[in-house]
Amino acid sequence: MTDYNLTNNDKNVLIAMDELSSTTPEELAEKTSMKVETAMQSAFSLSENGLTEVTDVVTEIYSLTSEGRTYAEEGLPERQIMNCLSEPTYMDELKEKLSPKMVGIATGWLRRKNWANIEKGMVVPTGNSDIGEDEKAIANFKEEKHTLEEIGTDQNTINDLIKRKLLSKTEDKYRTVSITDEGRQLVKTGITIEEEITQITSQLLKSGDWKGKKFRPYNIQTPPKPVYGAKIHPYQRLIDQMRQIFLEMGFTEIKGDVVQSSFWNFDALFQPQDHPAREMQDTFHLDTKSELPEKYKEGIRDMHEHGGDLQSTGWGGKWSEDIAKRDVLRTHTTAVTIKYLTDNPNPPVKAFCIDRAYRRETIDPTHTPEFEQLEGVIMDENMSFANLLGCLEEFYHRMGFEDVRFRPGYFPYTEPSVEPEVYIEGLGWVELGGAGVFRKEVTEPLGIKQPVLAWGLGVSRVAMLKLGLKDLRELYQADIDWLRKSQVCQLKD
Ligand SMILES: N[C@@H](Cc1ccccc1)C(=O)O
Repeated sequence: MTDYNLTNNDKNVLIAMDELSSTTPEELAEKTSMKVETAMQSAFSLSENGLTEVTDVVTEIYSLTSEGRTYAEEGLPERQIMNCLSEPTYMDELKEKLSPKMVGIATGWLRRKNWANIEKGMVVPTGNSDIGEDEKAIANFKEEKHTLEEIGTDQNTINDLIKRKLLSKTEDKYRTVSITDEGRQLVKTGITIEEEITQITSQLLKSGDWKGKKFRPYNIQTPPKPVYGAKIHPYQRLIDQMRQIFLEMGFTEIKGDVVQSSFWNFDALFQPQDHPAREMQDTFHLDTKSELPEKYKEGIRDMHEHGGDLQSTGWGGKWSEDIAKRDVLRTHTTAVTIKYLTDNPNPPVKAFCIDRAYRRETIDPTHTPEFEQLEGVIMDENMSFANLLGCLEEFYHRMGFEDVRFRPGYFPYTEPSVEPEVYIEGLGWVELGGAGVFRKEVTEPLGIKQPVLAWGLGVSRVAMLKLGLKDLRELYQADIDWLRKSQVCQLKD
């Protein structure tokens, strides 16, 4: 007979499996009075000897969405329409009977299913409206959740219902252990559980009782409990990495106020006072106001109204001091760099600011009202557009993005303007922010004489790409499991 070299635990598990035949880890643990991990460890080592089998089962489970539930009771919109459509009927009439929304949804499906046509604002039934697989499927939903077999329909119908957002899919994962014929055979031939010493005590040594006994071998296969060291949040780690790159490239880090006057956030950047970005729906406006800098306010006003002394027309109209005074939560960190340049007009200046900005965004997987930007400026004699592209390309290379390109962009304060993009396998070109050379309309009234290269890059986008996230909100959630398992560093292969 093969010598399996089984431990007592293994033997106990095998004997239990002989009775259970096939079971879950929890049931096995209960039966053997072991911990789930210990029982499973034996189950795995038995399976290596062909005595048991451990299988992971994944089942797809479907449930009705709330919309789906409503239709399961009341019928699909196209069915509800068909029920009050004995003859051609005006769409408006139907909208009165059912809701306009319902009619809107239904008409597309009526045509698709060839139940009715729309002719001159009328819904004309074709005479054919047999109950479809999709209707049967949702009507079959008695309980909350069902597998494909339980619903009793085909995968295509299910997929269509998911696309219609009437069903949602989740996966149910579980593990089973079963005994093999070989395992049963072994139990039949008899398994003896020998007493074995698991721990040497002083008692055993003194009494000499250990003599002739079997010692449990030290098992180096036992999986240890994972130990998670304390570490810096992955997002913070990436921010630090970006900061480090700019420091290494010779930049100075600067900080600025979160609350800025519209003057520094918009006007100083030659953003017209009727620019849509300044509207209530895009910007967080505060009740407070700030004094305008005496030294620059007239210059900025002249620039906005008629282009100052430049060969520029400005934006025309009247520039309002009152609008410029209104405080906002900074909508970009460009407010910080422009102020810094104004206070430090002597070249060379190489500064960056990596910090939070605020915009009224509806929260979704790629937008949050608070987000980080990586802002930077270079001011020096003879700085050119090519230097700007070179600098940004260098930054992205150092972040590990190999392919970088620039698409033309538009910002009121830069000319030329570009939007840097990096290439991501599987995603294509991903846009990462804006950059450009500050216009004379910006630099002139602030007393800045040299060309200024400027950029404002998205930080969270980079983090999503680097951390492989599909939803930006994950960056701000304390998902302890994700944090624990996040890698501190990656080894290159
Ligand atoms: N401020 C711009 C980015 C930008 C900064 C500097 C120059 C050009 C563009 C934004 O938030 O999108």
